[in-house]
Amino acid sequence: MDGLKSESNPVRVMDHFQYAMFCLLVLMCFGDKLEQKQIKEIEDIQRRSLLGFSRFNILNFWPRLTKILLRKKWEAFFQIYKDQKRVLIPLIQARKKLKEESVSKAKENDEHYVLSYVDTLLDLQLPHEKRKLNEDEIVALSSEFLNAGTDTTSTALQWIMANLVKYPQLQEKLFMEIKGIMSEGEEEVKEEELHKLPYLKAVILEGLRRHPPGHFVLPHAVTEDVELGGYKIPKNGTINFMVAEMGWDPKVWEDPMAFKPERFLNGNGEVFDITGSREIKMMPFGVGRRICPGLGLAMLHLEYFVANLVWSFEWKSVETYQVDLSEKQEFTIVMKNPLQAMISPRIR
Ligand code: HEM
Repeated sequence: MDGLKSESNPVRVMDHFQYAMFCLLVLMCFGDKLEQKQIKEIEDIQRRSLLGFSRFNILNFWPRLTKILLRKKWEAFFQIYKDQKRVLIPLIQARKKLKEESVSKAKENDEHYVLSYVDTLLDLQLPHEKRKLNEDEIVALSSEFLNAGTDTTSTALQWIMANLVKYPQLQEKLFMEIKGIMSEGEEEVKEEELHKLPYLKAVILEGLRRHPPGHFVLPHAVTEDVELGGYKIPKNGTINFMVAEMGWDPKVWEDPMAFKPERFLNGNGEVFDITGSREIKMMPFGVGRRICPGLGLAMLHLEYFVANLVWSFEWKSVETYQVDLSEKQEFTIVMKNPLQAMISPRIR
């Protein structure tokens, strides 16, 4: 958090959020605290693959034809894939070696071995094909893990912190809630304490309702001909869902464009069901069979980061910059004018 101290200058926080989230996911993925240079190298190749998401989409159609007509595009695509393997395979192999050594050592010494995502992929046995994942598949899944979890969570974090800067009374209310559960001199809000903070949870949910990082889910296809709202949708037709509009529907949400975390505090202690298994009022993570598999992790990261950022620092708006909630489409829906804030350590 050191990089965030602003003393007297405003800080543009998004790059810090993104980097922190990326380092955390790299650690979870490969189980190793890597050097900054190595993290930057992975970040660079991951960014290139993410930017290729829409650029190379056309290669999904008529590959035989595009291999001739779009030869350069195919070359650029394979180059990124090659670079990705060059960077990620040594990390996967290093983990494989360490895992074998540590597991035998742990057995001897009865030590506790902490699993990384790659460890679980190395262990995985495909039940139907009766085989393990190959190296290319582990590269693809690790890459998906890093890409799917970084921009989404850091974008959500930026929107939430922007609202806490714009509305200092909400920040104060959250700070007081955290203060109520912290002991004298305690510096970190621990993961185990987060469940005692209902207002924190409400702030996160309101952030995801008002500013869902994705305004659509991934494309889905219908499995049979259906009729919906008077429209015929043929089998295999691609469909999507208006995620943002659902969360802003005035028939469901009172004063939907206002940022009011209180709407999630219903007084009966019941936790809002974000998976939509009972009813769907909003779906920032999608719902059903294809719901985001990182939902639990994302909620934990958001709660942990927001709690600690507010507990450790006071966030104030900058005189020359008004928090502007206009949106811009990138990989996710980001702030058009990224958040800047005066950030000072809270003196305890
Ligand atoms: C605030 C943070 C996040 C949001 C808002 C979010 C949202 C979503 C959404 C809307 C989908 C598409 C669901 C659908 O198609 O129905 C999705 C898919 C996915 N998410 Fe997340 N996500 C977040 C964080 C994460 C994290 C932390 C990870 C893992 C590290 C992750 C991994 C994935 C993966 C692998 C998929 C693809 C699942 C599939 O193809 O069926 N996400 N996410």
